[in-house]
Amino acid sequence: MGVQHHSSTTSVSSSSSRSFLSSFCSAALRRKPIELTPSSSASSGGLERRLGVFELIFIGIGASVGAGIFVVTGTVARDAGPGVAISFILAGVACILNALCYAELSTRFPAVVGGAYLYTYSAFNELTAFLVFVQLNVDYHLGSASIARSLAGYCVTLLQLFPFLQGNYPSWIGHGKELFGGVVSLNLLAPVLLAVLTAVLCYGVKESSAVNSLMTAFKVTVVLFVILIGAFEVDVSNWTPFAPNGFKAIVTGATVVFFAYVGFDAVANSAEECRIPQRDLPIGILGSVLVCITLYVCVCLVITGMVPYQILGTDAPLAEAFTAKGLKFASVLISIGAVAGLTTILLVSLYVQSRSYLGLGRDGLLPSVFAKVHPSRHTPVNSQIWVGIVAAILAGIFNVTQLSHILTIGTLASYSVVSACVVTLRWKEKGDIHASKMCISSWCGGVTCLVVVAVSGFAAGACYRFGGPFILLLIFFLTAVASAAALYFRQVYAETPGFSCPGVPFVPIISVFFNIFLLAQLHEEAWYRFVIVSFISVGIYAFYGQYNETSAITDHYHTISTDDA
Ligand SMILES: NC(=[NH2+])NCCC[C@H](N)C(=O)O
Repeated sequence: MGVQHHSSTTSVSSSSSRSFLSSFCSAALRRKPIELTPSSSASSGGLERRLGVFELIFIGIGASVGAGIFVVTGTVARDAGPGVAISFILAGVACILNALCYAELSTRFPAVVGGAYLYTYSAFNELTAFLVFVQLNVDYHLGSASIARSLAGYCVTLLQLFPFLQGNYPSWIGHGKELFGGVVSLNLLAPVLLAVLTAVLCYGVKESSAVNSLMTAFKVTVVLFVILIGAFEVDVSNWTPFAPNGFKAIVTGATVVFFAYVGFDAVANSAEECRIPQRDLPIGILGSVLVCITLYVCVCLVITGMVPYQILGTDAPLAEAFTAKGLKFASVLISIGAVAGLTTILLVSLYVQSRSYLGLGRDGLLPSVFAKVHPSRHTPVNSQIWVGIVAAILAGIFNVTQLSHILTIGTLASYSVVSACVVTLRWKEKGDIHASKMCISSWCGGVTCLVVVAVSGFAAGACYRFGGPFILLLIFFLTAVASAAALYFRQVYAETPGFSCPGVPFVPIISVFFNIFLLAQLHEEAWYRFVIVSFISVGIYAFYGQYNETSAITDHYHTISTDDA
């Protein structure tokens, strides 16, 4: 793809800009071949396969159970009433659709790290994959920093419960100190916590997973405790009226509590560290979502049954409900559970990020330093330290907790793309079997259908947000279903090896629809951030990624090693 040389300067510049554009386009549209058999192993410079099905379920739960259930429940319950349980069921169903798509893709790509980025690279193209990576990781970078700050705040508050620790240090080390008129907000404890977790993650995946499992077990115990002890305090009269503000408040609640389920996708990033990926990854993904749905719905019923929903607090609703019942000890326990919750979410977030950096480093879309795996610890040390440093700088200097409204957009966008991947990867198989001409027309028709689904999802979301008529919502939904039907009659859908998402193309398409519906509910600043980050990433790709993608690294996926577990 070299630049052609001409005698006149104008023609040089016009032809080089044309060749820049054509090289950009052909690079952006490259795809990665699918590799089905687990080929990477510790001895071939890959990660170590040490995780079993329980560790995977714990990673999923570890990444999910946190602020969503410990805090957001209260905010939503004040509006939706006891019907908040229905909100959690609705959001849980939407999440299951996503999880089914993730589960199928995780068994299709059991060999290496990459998750959403890898699926997109194979199903769509290089540029889309790069965009998915950046959007998702902006969420993760800001999210980790923000969780680290909340955690630091909680720790300081908890430490002050011990009399001998009071006053021995300034509380701003965990709560933040505003400087330069609030531009800077200094926090010392957050970077320290990040450094400790980064060290654990660099030390080894088995050790990190043990820490995660232990703390996840603790937070799940706290949640079970809330359910069991709380169940004795339930007064069923508190459940009436069940939906004081009608179904609309319940649906709005569902768009908010979807956040509580975000995290199951972390399991997909363990593909290269899992002993029997094709079997265990789908179990890990679906299992963790099902556990979360059960826990969340029970917590909602118990909490709204314990006290009238109007008096539930918005900061620490679970703890406050127990305090209101005179069970003060329970509220301390719940606060410790929340700390454990935040810690595991942080641990898994840092873990997931390092694995996706590793994937891009290997592919050359990012500098190869990110691809280094420690020879004896078998962890991606450089990527791990990098994500730790980025989070520590953000958490140490800025009050990132104020940015929560611009997060989740990257996660929801990547969930949408991943669901769409299931559709394209299935129809590609028919294209591969038949003539390539058929494949191209089929591809264009299919992409058109997906675009129609995305647009109708957004239109429905906007209509809901701005109070449009229900009939319009229904029309948009039916348009999406009609697109799915068009795809269904146009393509043949082959079953996949391992876990197959049922009801293709309907399930993935409805999943795309709901995700984009949710995207339309996000704060407008989240949209600005989405557009700006997309432009910057296209720029980075145009000047770095497209030239450095290395096919040699792609060969890594084809290395057949004999010593796999
Ligand atoms: N990738 C993310 N955006 N992670 C955030 C996870 C939030 C988690 N579900 C909670 O309720 O606190």
